[in-house]
Order: sequence, then structure tokens, then C-alpha cells
Amino acid sequence: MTLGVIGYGNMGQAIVRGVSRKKLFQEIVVFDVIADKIRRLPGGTREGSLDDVLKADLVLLAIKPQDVAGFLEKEKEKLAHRHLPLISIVAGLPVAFYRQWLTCPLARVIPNTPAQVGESASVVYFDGDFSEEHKEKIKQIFLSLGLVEVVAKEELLHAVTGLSGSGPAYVFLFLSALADGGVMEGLPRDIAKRLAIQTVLGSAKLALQALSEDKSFEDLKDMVMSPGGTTARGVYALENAGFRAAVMQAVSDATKRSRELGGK
Ligand SMILES: NC(=O)C1=CN([C@@H]2O[C@H](COP(=O)(O)OP(=O)(O)OC[C@H]3O[C@@H](n4cnc5c(N)ncnc54)[C@H](O)[C@@H]3O)[C@@H](O)[C@H]2O)C=CC1
Ligand SMILES: O=C(O)[C@@H]1CCC=N1
Repeated sequence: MTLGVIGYGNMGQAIVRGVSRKKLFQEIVVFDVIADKIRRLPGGTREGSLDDVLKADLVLLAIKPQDVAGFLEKEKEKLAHRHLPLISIVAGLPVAFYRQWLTCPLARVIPNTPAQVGESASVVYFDGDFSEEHKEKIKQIFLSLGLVEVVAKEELLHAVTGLSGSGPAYVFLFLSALADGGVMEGLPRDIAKRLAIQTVLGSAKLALQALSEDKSFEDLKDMVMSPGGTTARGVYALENAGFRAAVMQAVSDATKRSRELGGK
């Protein structure tokens, strides 16, 4: 099987690297309107024209939402001839939007930037008549980058975008604040940064293990929080500042924005 990729930006590159590492395709062909973007291609990958890309068994669309309508309109004749699946990782735009131009099976996927280190969280929605082989291959593409979930309702992809799609930015904001807190209390910046990263990484690993043991996030928090101790003070400060509500609101607002991008 071969893979064609349209758009070689942050996500296109991360996906091609993961897929190439796992040798999932005989060949990967990449196209970007800015030729300069295509540098240092991994093994089994070559640059090609849009026509070359559209000959592939599976085609990945990885351009910005604002560029999609222009692309589909400009290339509508070429795209009308395509009957093999297209995979879109574009945020917001629903299947109904693509159906103005495309009849081929369409998989919408929301991955996230930790794909760059093989730790992505991706959610897939399939629309149209997919062979089992194609479905399996699409899941493998995103498994090569981390976790994969499949949803049967397209609407859920907006919430996915608000949570895991945008989520890395919230985590980086938290990391930055955690390190700044340490610096404010006198820690050297490099040590504060390493401590902040390891605390988030270690806590995430602990949470993953706890999930398989049926323990809740609350249980884990209670293990850190000694009666009359330091953590209770810190947690109170966060609750008092509306930390949990702010994070929930961030997911909700990003979800709304995803719906807006989709025209709702
Ligand atoms: N960055 C993120 O965290 C996530 C992004 N997404 C989605 O992934 C898509 C790509 O995002 P990024 O990689 O961050 O954007 P990016 O801006 O880094 O990459 C987009 C690439 O598409 C190219 N391009 C634009 N029009 C083109 C055309 N007509 N033909 C070929 N190439 C074209 C651009 O030159 C650029 O290299 C977006 O639709 C975004 O919504 C989805 C989940 C997470
Ligand atoms: O901010 C955005 O629109 C994209 C989609 C999810 C993450 N980044």
C-alpha cells in the first residue's frame, strides 16, 4: 500500500516520520505548496506532484482549515476521480463540508502534536464505504504515533479537538507556570524546568497505571495530600483561583471554536 500526503507542516511531518519508522507503506509521496517545507525526508518517502499524491492508496490531508475550501475547489476535477479513501486531520470541518466536492470514503482524525515523539492521542471517525483493510491501515498510521480511539459520532470530534487536540497547549502553559512558581521561590530556572517536566511526566504515568487498576484521579490526589500538610495548601490555592473551572472552560471554549470552524 502507498500513502500520499498533502501539506508537510507540523502535523504532516510528524505523521510521515512515525509511519516511515514503522515501515507501514511501500512508499510515501509528499506534496506541499511551499516546496521549501519538504526537506530531509525520512526513508521510503519522496516528494511528488499533487497528481502523484492522488495516485496513492490512502491520501492524508494536513493543511489548515482556512485553506481547505480553496484547495478542494481548485482541484475538484482531480478529486472527483478519486475513489480510494482520504484521511483529513483538519480541525473543525465536518464530513458534510467535504461532500460538496468528494465522494470517496473519508476518515476524519484529530491527532495532537506529541505525535512528534510517538505519544499522540488520536481519534478517528469513518464516513463512507471503507474496506476492513483500509480501516485497519488508517488505525495503524495513528497507532504508530501513540494512542488511537474510534468514535461512531462525528459531533464528538469537536470535544476531542477541545480536549486532546488543543490540550498540549494547556499542559505547556501549566508546565511554564509550575516552573515559574519554583523560580519565584528561589530555584534555579533549569532545575525548576526539569522538575516541572518530570512531575507532569511521572504523574501521567502513575495515572495511566491507576486507570488499569480502576483507581480515580481523586485517589491519586489523596495519596499526595497529607492531613495538615503542604499539598492541601497548594490544592486550596488552585481551587480558590478556579483552576478546575478554568481548565473545563478551556476545553469547552476550544470545542465551541472547533464547531465555529466547521460553520456552526
Ligand atoms: N497542530 C496541531 O496541534 C493539530 C493540527 N490539526 C490540524 O492539522 C492541520 C495541519 O496543521 P499544522 O500541521 O499545525 O499546520 P502547518 O501550517 O504547520 O502545515 C500546513 C501545511 O500545509 C501546506 N499547504 C497549504 N495549502 C496547501 C495546498 N493547497 N496543498 C499542499 N500543501 C498546502 C502549508 O504550506 C503547510 O506546510 C490543520 O488543519 C489543523 O487543524 C489537528 C490536530 C492537532
Ligand atoms: O488550534 C488549532 O486550531 C489546532 C487544532 C487542534 C490543535 N491545533
